[in-house]
Formats: sequence, C-alpha cells, structure tokens
Amino acid sequence: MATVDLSQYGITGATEIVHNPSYDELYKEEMKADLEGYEKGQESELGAVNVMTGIYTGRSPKDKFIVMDENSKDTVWWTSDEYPNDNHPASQEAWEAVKELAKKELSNKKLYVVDAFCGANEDTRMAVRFIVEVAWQAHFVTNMFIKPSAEELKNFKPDFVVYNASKAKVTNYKELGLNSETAVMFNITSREQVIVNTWYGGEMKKGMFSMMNYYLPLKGIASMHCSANADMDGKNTAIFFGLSGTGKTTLSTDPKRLLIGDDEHGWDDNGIFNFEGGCYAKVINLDKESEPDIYNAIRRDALLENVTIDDKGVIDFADKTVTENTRVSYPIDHIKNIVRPVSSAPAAKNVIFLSADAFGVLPPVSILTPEQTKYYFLSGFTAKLAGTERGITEPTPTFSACFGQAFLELHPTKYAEELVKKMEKSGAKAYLVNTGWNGTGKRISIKDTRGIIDAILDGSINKADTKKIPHFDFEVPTSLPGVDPAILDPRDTYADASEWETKAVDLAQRFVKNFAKYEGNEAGKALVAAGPKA
Ligand SMILES: Nc1ncnc2c1ncn2[C@@H]1O[C@H](COP(=O)(O)OP(=O)(O)O)[C@@H](O)[C@H]1O
Ligand SMILES: C=C(OP(=O)(O)O)C(=O)O
Ligand SMILES: [Mn+2]
Repeated sequence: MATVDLSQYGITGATEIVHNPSYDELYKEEMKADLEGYEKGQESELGAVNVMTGIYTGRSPKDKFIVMDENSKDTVWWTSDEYPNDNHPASQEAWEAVKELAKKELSNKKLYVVDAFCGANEDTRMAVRFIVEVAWQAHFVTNMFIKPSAEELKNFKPDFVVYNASKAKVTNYKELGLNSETAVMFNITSREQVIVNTWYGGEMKKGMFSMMNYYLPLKGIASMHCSANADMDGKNTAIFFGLSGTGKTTLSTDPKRLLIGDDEHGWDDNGIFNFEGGCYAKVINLDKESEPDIYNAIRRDALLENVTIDDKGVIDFADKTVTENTRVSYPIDHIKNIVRPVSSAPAAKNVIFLSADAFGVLPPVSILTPEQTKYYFLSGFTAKLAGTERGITEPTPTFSACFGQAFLELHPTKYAEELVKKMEKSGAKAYLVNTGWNGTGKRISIKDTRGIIDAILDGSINKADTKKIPHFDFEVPTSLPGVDPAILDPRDTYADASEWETKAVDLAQRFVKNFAKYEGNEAGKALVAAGPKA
C-alpha cells in the first residue's frame, strides 16, 4: 500500500491511511467487527456485501451547489426563474466554510484514499482522488471508476479531488446561503468536490459525471447520459439515453452484444467511450431469469446497497421498505460480454431515447426524423422513478433536458449541438422508446422492449410497414418480430381509444409549454414544427 501525503489538502493527523485498497482489503475493512451503524457491511448469499447508506438512499439535487466565480460565472447553466435547474450558485465564502468543515471532519482519523480515472481515453480522462471516511464508500468508487494500472498509480497526479465528509453537517447552512445541513459542492476552478451529510455514493459517481459534462463539451466532445453497447465485433455501436430507471443498464446488458458502459459516455472523433469502470444497476424485483447477466454480476467484489437481507444472508429483492432505489455496483468485468480492454467503440449508428412515460401516451417505439430527434432530445420527456432522487416516491412526469438535466452544467442546447454534429457525421438514426406505461396500466414488458431494441439494432424496423400517430406525427411500425403487435399503436392498449386521445392532447400541451423556453432564438423556434401540435 503506497502512502499518500494528505497535509497538502489541509487534512492532518490521520491515524491510518488506506490507500488504493485491493478488493480483499476492502472486504476486510467493511466487514470489521468493530464497525457500527451504517458503516457495517453484511455478507449476502451471493457473496456480495450489502450496506445501508443511511438517511440518504438517493441523490439530493436540491443540495447541489457550484461555486460562482470568474470561470463559472458565464459558462455554467445556472438555475433561474425562467428555467429552474439543479445548478445552484454558492459564494466563495460558503465554499471555504464547507471545505474547512470537510477538512476538519477528515482530520485525525482513519481514512481511505482511492485514485481512479473518469474517462476511458487517455487524452481526455480525469485523474480523480477520492478521500473518504467510510470503507464501503472506497469500495463503491473502486467499483465505479476506472482502475489505473500499477504503473499509472505510481505516477498518479490527481486533477480533481473529492472530499467526502459524509459524517459532518453544515449547521450554519442558512447564513452560508445553502439549502440544508447537506451539501454537495463543486469548485470548477480548483477542480474539487466536497460532500457533507450524505453517505450516498451516487453523489460521487454523478458528481464526476457532472464535471465531465462541464469540461468535455467545451472541447467539442459530446458528453451523454447514456448506456452503450456494440455488436460481437465491437462495431454497430448503439447508445441508450434515459433518466434513472428508464432501462439504460437493463437494456444495454444484452447477451447478444458487447457492453461498453451502462450510464455515462463521451462521443469524440474516434467514437463512443465510457467514463466509468463499473455499472450501477437497480435491483428492485431483480429477476434471475429475465436479467441473468446482472444477477450473475452480483458476487464477491460487487456491492449491494439498501437491499433487505436476513440473518443467514438470504436476499429479498422484492423488499422496498428502505427504498425502491436498491442497487448493486460492480466492476464492468463482472459482465462476460464487454468491449475489452478499453471501453470504447466506433461512432454510434443507432441512438435510442428511453422514456418511461407515466401517462401511457407514447408508442413503445417511434422512428424519429432528424428534426424530431433534436426536439425530443431537448425536451427529455420521461418520468422520474421512485427513489433515485430524494422526495420522489412515485413515477413523476418530467421534462429532463437531454434525458439528464440534473447533470448538465452547460445549457442543454450545447449538448444537443454536440450530439447532432456527431450523429450527422456517422449517419446515425434516432428512435424514441417508451419503457414506461401504456393503456393497460402496466409497464411495457422488458421482453417487448428487448424485441424492439433487437429490431432497431438488426435493421428490421426499417423494413416494417409503418403508420403515423396523430398529434405527435410519430412514425411507428405496425409489426416487429418478437413484439406483441397489439402494443405498437398505444391507442390499441386502451379499452376506449378516446381515453388515449384525451391524454395525448394533454401531453402535447405539456410539450408545447415546456418547449417555450427554447424559443428565444431562431434555432429553437425552427424546431417547434417538429414537436406535437396542441
Ligand atoms: N420495458 C422495460 N424496459 C426496461 N426496464 C424495465 C422495463 N419494465 C420494467 N423495467 C425495470 O425498470 C428498471 C430499469 O432500471 P435500469 O436499467 O437500472 O435503469 P437506468 O440504468 O436507466 O437507471 C429495472 O428495474 C427494470 O427491471
Ligand atoms: C445513479 C443514478 O442514475 P442511474 O439510475 O441513471 O444510474 C442517479 O441518478 O443518481
Ligand atoms: Mn443505470
């Protein structure tokens, strides 16, 4: 174990520093008998350790702050009355105070330091140093980020530092202009993140994603909240955009394809590349038969979160008493079919927008025109599913720009611009896939959605007969191999098609209203014609 000098960060008096622990060391650390409360891991029947993440079992977007300074002032897409978002400004004073608090919390105790990369490409990756006080948090980032080689660790020079002081509280948050005792703060200039009073590991994962979303588009690289996979030759790349719970992880983990990554990717002149070294799958109601690859990834070194396990280690995946956002993180090589050794592949040919429509209006698949592609990407209509964000307890319809608004640091049009440039160059086609509800009141089955994805990826969707859906002008296939034909036109899933009609008009109006914020310039105005007619 190499040592690391933390006094350079103002952290002093460490009683022990566990630096870049191996999986065996992490296991020993998180299972130690003297650990108490939420620090303690429990071994499950599948070999993976389970931990409880405490009060926070999902992200806390209201507590996300970015320091407003000379650099960020005119670049960051700040929240505003016209377009509220999660980029809340913090003063330099608030930053200093919260960082001081974190340094104090992290001083004079045992710490874990993990050095890892965010971004698979050497020229654009970030070398991130995580300083944490809870063993399983070190395990989480070890799973989720890209592990440097022994050689790379020797020469590791962090260009971003994360201070996770999850046990501290910002008691004077009001005078600092913050939201609560919890703070997730970013300083784009000094390249640091400070986390206070939430143990949820997702803040580190999605925090670094947010930073990639800031730095990469400014270099002309698309930065995307999507999963990605390729065919067995590592070609015919597909990307799947979608907000949490819409199916990025589930649908990109496909035994017929090679996984590139399940959540965060860049698209540069060489193609698609993963930011991460692991996956973070939802495990609520996980079914061994329908999702065997994810199930089999749950073994030693994987880390379960907030899952119910009895004294003998038996797992109850159906239990959601703690949260619906039960999770497992695992290194990507727990999946057999992956692109190796680097998680990257050529430019995407198919771009899929996953939307979990809680209203039951959207068809299970629509073939988008280039103009519709831009319109629906900027709109980002979907539902927030229960659990991933604090306060969301049932599917809640939302317009989440670029299918990842919570993580966008620049204006949404910047992400659309970069994506469209790359799509035009590769001749990629886009599809809108509803993985949510239809007129039956139930969620569209994973089996039908997988059939739809297969038809997109093998091109059979382009040979199918199609028809147009009113109000939205969506082109939809009338039949696809392996898909129940009765669901392809959403109107057929209602006992009375007029029910769909009423809901469709309501949803169309919501789109129109939401899109008004993009109509301030000519480019935005020009897209209105591609949207629904209210
Ligand atoms: N038609 C469907 N397509 C994809 N996932 C579905 C579908 N119906 C239900 N699900 C469930 O929705 C969840 C999708 O979660 P996940 O793939 O982890 O989403 P993401 O990676 O986008 O956050 C899983 O629990 C999956 O079992
Ligand atoms: C982990 C998250 O999302 P996803 O389900 O998309 O991985 C998140 O939104 O915090
Ligand atoms: Mn996911």
